[in-house]
Amino acid sequence: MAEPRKKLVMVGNGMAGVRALEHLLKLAPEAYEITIFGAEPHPNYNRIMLSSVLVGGADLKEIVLNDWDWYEENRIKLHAGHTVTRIDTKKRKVYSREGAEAEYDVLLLATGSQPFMLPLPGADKEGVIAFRDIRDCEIMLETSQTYKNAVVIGGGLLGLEAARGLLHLGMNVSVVHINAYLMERQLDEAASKMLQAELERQGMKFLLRKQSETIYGKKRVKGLRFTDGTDVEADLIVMAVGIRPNVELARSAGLEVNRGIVVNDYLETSEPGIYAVGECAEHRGIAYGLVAPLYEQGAVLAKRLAGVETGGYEGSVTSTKLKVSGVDVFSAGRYDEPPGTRTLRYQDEIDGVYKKIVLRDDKLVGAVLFGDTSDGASLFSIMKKGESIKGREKELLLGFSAGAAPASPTSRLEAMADDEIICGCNGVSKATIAEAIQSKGCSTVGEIKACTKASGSCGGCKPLVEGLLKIYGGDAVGEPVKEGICGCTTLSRDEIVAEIKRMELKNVKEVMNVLGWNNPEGCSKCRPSLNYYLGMLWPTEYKDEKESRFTNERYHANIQKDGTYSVVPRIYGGVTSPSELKKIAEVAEKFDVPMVKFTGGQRLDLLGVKKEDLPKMWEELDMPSGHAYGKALRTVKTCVGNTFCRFGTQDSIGMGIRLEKEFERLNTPAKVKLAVSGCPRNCAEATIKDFGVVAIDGGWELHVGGNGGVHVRATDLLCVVKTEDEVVEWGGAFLQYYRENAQWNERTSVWVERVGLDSIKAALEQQEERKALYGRIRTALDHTTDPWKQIASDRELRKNFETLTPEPAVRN
Ligand SMILES: Cc1cc2nc3c(=O)[nH]c(=O)nc-3n(C[C@H](O)[C@H](O)[C@H](O)COP(=O)(O)OP(=O)(O)OC[C@H]3O[C@@H](n4cnc5c(N)ncnc54)[C@H](O)[C@@H]3O)c2cc1C
Ligand SMILES: NC(=O)c1ccc[n+]([C@@H]2O[C@H](COP(=O)([O-])OP(=O)(O)OC[C@H]3O[C@@H](n4cnc5c(N)ncnc54)[C@H](O)[C@@H]3O)[C@@H](O)[C@H]2O)c1
Ligand code: SF4
Ligand code: FES
Repeated sequence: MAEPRKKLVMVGNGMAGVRALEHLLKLAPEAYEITIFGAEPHPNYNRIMLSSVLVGGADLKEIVLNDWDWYEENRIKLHAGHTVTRIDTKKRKVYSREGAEAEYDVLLLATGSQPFMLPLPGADKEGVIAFRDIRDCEIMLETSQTYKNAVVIGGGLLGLEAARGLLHLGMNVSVVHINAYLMERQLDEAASKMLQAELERQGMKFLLRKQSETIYGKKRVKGLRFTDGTDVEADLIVMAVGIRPNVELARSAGLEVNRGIVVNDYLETSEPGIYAVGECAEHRGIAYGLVAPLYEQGAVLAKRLAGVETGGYEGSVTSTKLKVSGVDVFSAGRYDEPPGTRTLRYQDEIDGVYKKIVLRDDKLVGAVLFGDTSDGASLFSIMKKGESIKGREKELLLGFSAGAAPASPTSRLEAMADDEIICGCNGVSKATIAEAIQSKGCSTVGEIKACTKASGSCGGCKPLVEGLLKIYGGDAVGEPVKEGICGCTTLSRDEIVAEIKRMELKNVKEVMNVLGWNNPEGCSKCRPSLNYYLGMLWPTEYKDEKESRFTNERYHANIQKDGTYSVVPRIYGGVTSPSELKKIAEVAEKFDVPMVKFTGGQRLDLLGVKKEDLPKMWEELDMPSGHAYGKALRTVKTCVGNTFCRFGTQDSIGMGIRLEKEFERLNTPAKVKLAVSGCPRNCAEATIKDFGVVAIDGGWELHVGGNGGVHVRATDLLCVVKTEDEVVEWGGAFLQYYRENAQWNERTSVWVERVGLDSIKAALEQQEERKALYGRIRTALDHTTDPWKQIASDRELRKNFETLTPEPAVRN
């Protein structure tokens, strides 16, 4: 006769507990008679997706993980809407507030956490909520229909996701944060500031270093007052200041409780027969607040309950990704720099990319990525394996080996080891997904999700899963997934440009609507690229969309690591005069500029300028912008040439100044640097520039596609010409051909390699084509203005420079 099934009661019907039961049902489907008590009146749903519901990415109905039928099919008795208030450990019984009771042989506590509500006077007013469950989400959706001002307290993951949702719902959103910078538990100051700048661009306001004191209003909240006497109006306050494990039930039953319910490596509590899993459990001193470790716990617990051998749960290394569209942020392990560690950083303010890896004894112990998080999964995998990365540090930091071009997302995926984790939430490896596609016939992301769970939680790994589908799908799985310019579209750069031309699309929003963007807001990759393509295609009529540009280009100055800016006036050919130098010195003194420095491109950089001082300084300098901040013509470096140098064969200074005056203010796919040398000794280093000119006897050599940055590349010789006019015409035609054919953010060095020098030569060698290209670059140039002059003389534009939010503190 079969053994009678043991009674298993679970308290809490949330993500961690139900996942553990799913494992158990696979391992030992007949072992237990299961009863679940869940305080919420819903079946198990994906709490993580509440953030997506707010931004319209999912419907509340769509986030259910296990519907009512699942409970029936698995013969689970569910008491939905029942809160268990008492455990009798002697009688082995639990009792709910609503009057139900159940006996158990095994009791599983999976009660999760509750949001911490600041005990402020007025916190009980209508309109003060947390962001934890479906009800909170519904209140936000309803409130946004009638009220305008939302305040989110807490600038952590949850607060920012709530704030982004409320912004999407049309509310004015202010985030109140106690710290000087956002997400201080996951990010360092540099990444945090870049995050803040991007969120401000999206419309969020920040009140940093603010201590909340009182919530005021009559029945409903009207505002929030701070200890410094200031206040902010609010029709809705969302508290997102952390969570506390739900331990009261366990405590009252006499279980050992610390911050969470204390468990051993087998998830056993201090009371025999009672287990705890999920956010309510504390293992080796840690109560986790992310699903990945909770699912790992669940897998171990299921084995234990099924009588399958397990080595136990040993704790988890965690990683996080902020789920805010258009903002890529990844953090794993040590983001701070504790003693005994070594840190490597890469920061590109122009493209809004920041990468940091933290090493201890040649092992990766932490990573922070902003702007480009495509290497997050690989870094996390390496970190978890604990392998030595000696000699590979630079490659891991930059995402590609030195000297090589950055790999495409597909080749990165191909290069990943089979055991690398693709879906961090569910611990699904590349090999498991490959097997699902190749052996189990999965041909869509949905089928892979059903088969492996990958992409079923936060959804952050979906692009990787799509990529694997493309790699392993081959012909067997219908249409391969196309790689678009970013996650918002499957269209390539060429397809987009062709469609803009064909349909005469004239603004960023229109392009996204007409071409069916899957994210209506776009992201930090597609918005600036569309802005560039539109400006390139319609030079006479397109109005540049400032909001689609990065901070540096919006403020026409480079933001520095401490939040100040740098000012680089244009000094044609690097040639200045005593009176110009005096003027620069006077302005530097007047505005207390902490540092004046020569740049590598022969210009003067005024560093440490406050944002609000920028327009006044530009006005007083009365010099054109050096465009040192943008995807534009930067500098034309020159040597002294035959004017002073005894080796010089030509006037390199005159040639350089002419080129700079000809092409200044030009928007290009990526930054463009020029140089002119007066003889083949090449003192101006023209052969590592985008367009380099080297004088030879009786003429000029024109070189293209050089780069002296991360990937050093010497130029290719384009041609030799005789006159200065020809230099200008060929230079203009080359730059316009590059403008019209390169991808946004693609340097000439990468573009020349991609399309091949021969194709560029073939186009430019036809005189008619060359002259037409030069004509088009002139048209584009005729419609440019100097941004500094424009802002200095326009009161409305100047307003953008008044600081609204306090700048974060400068770290020593
Ligand atoms: C908006 C939001 C976004 C998030 N995004 C992410 C993310 O991107 N990535 C990530 O890893 N994590 C994210 N999290 C965290 C993640 O959702 C939690 O870590 C996870 O849900 C915890 O699972 P759990 O089962 O331990 O607790 P829960 O999912 O909270 O489930 C516990 C359940 O137990 C019930 N309960 C409590 N006490 C009792 C009782 N006495 N009787 C009966 N029922 C009871 C509760 O009502 C609740 O339904 C997010 C959380 C939120 C709120
Ligand atoms: N994308 C994700 O992975 C994701 C998204 C949402 C939530 N979650 C998880 O949900 C849980 C809750 O998230 P959370 O952001 O509330 O927790 P958190 O503890 O990570 O962050 C809370 C933030 O509130 C700030 N804070 C504390 N007291 C404050 C005060 N009085 N005024 C203003 N700010 C104050 C803290 O400085 C901190 O940055 C966490 O476990 C988190 O990991 C994860
Ligand atoms: S490149 Fe030739 S001309 Fe120019 S400074 Fe050097 S040696 Fe003189
Ligand atoms: S990483 Fe969150 S669902 Fe895959």
